[in-house]
Amino acid sequence: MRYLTAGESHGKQLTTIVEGVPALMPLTSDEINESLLRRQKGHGRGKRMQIEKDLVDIAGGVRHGYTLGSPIALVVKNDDFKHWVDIMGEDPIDDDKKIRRVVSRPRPGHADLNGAMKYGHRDMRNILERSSARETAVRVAAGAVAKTMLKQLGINVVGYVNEIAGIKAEEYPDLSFDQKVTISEDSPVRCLDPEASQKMMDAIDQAKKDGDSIGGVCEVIVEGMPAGIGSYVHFDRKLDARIAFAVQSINAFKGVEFGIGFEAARRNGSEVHDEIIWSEETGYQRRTNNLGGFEGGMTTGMPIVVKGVMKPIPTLYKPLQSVDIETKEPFTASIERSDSCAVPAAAVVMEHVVAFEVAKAILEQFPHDQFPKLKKAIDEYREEIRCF
Ligand SMILES: Cc1cc2nc3c(=O)[nH]c(=O)nc-3n(C[C@H](O)[C@H](O)[C@H](O)COP(=O)(O)O)c2cc1C
Ligand SMILES: C=C(O[C@@H]1CC(C(=O)O)=C[C@@H](OP(=O)(O)O)[C@H]1O)C(=O)O
Repeated sequence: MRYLTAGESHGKQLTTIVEGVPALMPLTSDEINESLLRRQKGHGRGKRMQIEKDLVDIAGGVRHGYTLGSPIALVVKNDDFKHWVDIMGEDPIDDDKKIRRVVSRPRPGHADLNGAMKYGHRDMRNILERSSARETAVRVAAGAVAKTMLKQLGINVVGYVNEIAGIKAEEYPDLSFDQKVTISEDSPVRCLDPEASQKMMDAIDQAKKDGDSIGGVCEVIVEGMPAGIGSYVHFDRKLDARIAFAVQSINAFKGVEFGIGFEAARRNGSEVHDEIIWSEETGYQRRTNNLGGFEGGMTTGMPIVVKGVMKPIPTLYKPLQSVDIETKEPFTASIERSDSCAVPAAAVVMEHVVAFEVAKAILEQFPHDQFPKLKKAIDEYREEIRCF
């Protein structure tokens, strides 16, 4: 299973083609739209999210509520395009108009300057349009297909926020998976700790007032994974490595950790490794889950627990020094419409990119063209594992 995306932030639409989804899997736009709407929510987003109402158009690969086994084409329109037709239209425009609209002031922290140098564009709009996290709308759409598949295989994925601007949520080990889903949905910052939620919102408001931006940490949990998904035999078949790649590839993400993550460097082995236990009913289990559900690039059967850190949004109302690439003069103001914090939205993106990698690994291990056969194969494998 794989996907590609196309489209610019203020262009007509974003498109993704998801290939390799088995035939005969129930899929409707409702599941995808639910994910898209969740991504749009969250305290701290800018004016753009008031313009957009992301809804998917399934343009291929699904008929009468079932996948066909052919590529699934998903389209999300940019409602903002109507305000950008002159700037983003594909027809050539005269030089006079072009010059007045050229973006020549790169924002520190965004892709503007490096992208312009790489592709030889003097107008950095040609960079920012595609480097924009608007693209994550269709990454979420593709991930929603994966999530729908996983759910029908008894595997559930949820993402929430652990930290914003240094304010950390209390850990709630006793919350069930469903409680995590419900509580994070109710929180305007997608956090499980109501007290921390309020403080996070205040910090976002303060950053906005100061013309600044803030980042944070998101966590994704995958429950219901059988042991042994992924492989140790080659570097690019390690599922934890693939998940790390997917998370790191989200705009503004600067690091990934599994389980206790970097804390492992400060503990002895006896305080890190998850002891193995066995019972007739459940088969093998672990006393703890410090390693976040992975050993040797394969799942252990414990929940996958992965965190990703998002840096603060680069576009700032508060001046940061940069250089105009036409005049080479320094300037200290970059006034583009922007989010002040997108960590809650990023948690939804992370949930979906992780879901995609997990679904992809499952399909590699149990290659089936027909979804009911895949489901049967997974059920048989679970039983084999339980009795191992
Ligand atoms: C959901 C989401 C929303 C974002 N919104 C903005 C934004 O409004 N303004 C901005 O400058 N960057 C925003 N970013 C971050 C930039 O897209 C990102 O910093 C940029 O593409 C450069 O890539 P890098 O930070 O991964 O190096 C957002 C990121 C995400 C995940
Ligand atoms: C459009 C989305 O996020 C955008 C990501 C983004 C960036 O630079 O990454 C910049 C902003 O876009 P604009 O300049 O149009 O206000 C965000 O709104 C979205 O998440 O759907």
